[in-house]
Amino acid sequence: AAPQKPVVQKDALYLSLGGQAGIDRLAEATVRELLNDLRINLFFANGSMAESRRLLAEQLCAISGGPCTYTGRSMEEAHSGMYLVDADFDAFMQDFAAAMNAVTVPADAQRRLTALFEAMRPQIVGQ
Ligand code: HEM
Repeated sequence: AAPQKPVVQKDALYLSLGGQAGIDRLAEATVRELLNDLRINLFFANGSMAESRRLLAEQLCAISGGPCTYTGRSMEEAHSGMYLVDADFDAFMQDFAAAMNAVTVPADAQRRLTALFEAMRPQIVGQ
């Protein structure tokens, strides 16, 4: 019989985030940091943060190798018309780092997640 496809692929990162429960806590902490950040929180004034948190958790699960499919819009589409600049993106990444520290994501997982998000910069800045 063919080997079964594991439910969790490249699972190390997903697991070191604490699986779904850990990812939910990380998404919640990230939203909290963003809303407290006077540099960029006006961007979030009109949206539904509950929905954004859900989509962020889904995306974190998917990119960390967890058993989720991201169902949100593409990063280009989700951020289009915001005309975000690098400084906005940098602020977001600082908030994300603070959130990872707040929920004690291990250092190696922090580096890997930071790299995965950093790779999205060109899809988010300047849209
Ligand atoms: C790697 C960095 C980022 C990631 C992974 C990310 C991820 C996401 C996701 C998954 C969504 C929901 C997509 C959807 O609605 O279908 C979203 C929406 C949004 N993002 Fe980002 N984002 C990033 C950077 C930023 C930055 C730098 C800003 C502004 C400073 C920003 C502001 C927003 C806003 C305002 C929304 C819409 C919220 C709403 O209407 O509910 N994002 N983002």
